[in-house]
Amino acid sequence: MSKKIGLFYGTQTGKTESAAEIIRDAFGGDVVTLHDISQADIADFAEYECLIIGSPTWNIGELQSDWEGIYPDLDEVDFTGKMVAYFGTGDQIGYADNFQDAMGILEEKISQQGGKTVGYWPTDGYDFGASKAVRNGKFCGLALDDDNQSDLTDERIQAWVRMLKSEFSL
Ligand SMILES: Cc1cc2nc3c(=O)[nH]c(=O)nc-3n(C[C@H](O)[C@H](O)[C@H](O)COP(=O)(O)O)c2cc1C
Repeated sequence: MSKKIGLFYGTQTGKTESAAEIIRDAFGGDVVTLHDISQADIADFAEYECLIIGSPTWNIGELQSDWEGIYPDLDEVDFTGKMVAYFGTGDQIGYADNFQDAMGILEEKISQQGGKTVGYWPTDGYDFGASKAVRNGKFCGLALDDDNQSDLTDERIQAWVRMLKSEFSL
C-alpha cells in the first residue's frame, strides 16, 4: 500500500474521534494519518490524494463547531483529482429529521470544489425521517450512531473500510 490517506475529523464529545481511530486501525499499518480539524490548516488537504472526512451533526442539523469555523475557507481549496470518503456520527432517534446532516453539508461543499465522493453506504438498518446526507437513496458516507446503535459501530466500520480499500485502489 503506497497511498497515504488523510483523515480529518471534528469532535465535541469524543465519539467521532473514537470512530476515526477505529477507521485508522482498520486500514492497518501507517496508511491513515489523523488530523483533528481544530488543529489542522486547509493547506493540509493538499498532502493527500485520498481523504476521509468525519463530522458529528450538532445543534439540529449543523456542523461540529471546528468544521463550522473552517467551512468558509473550503471555498479556497481545490479538491480536483482527490477521492474523498465521508463518515458521520449522529442520533437517528433524537434528531430524526436532521440525521447526519453535517456529513451531507461537507460532502456537498467538497464535491463542488472538485472532490470525487467514494464510500456510499446503504440506509438499510437505520430509522430516521430526513437527512441531508442521502443521495439517490444512499448515505454519501458511513453513518454511525453511537447514541442508539453502538453495538453496530465496529462492524459497520470494518465493512466500510473493506469497501474503501477497493475504491481507493489500495
Ligand atoms: C444538542 C445536541 C444536538 C444534536 N443534533 C444532532 C442532529 O441534528 N443530528 C444528528 O444526527 N445528531 C445530533 N446530535 C447527536 C450527535 O451528533 C452525536 O451524539 C455524536 O455522536 C456526537 O459526536 P462527538 O462526540 O464526536 O461530538 C446532537 C446531540 C446533541 C447533544
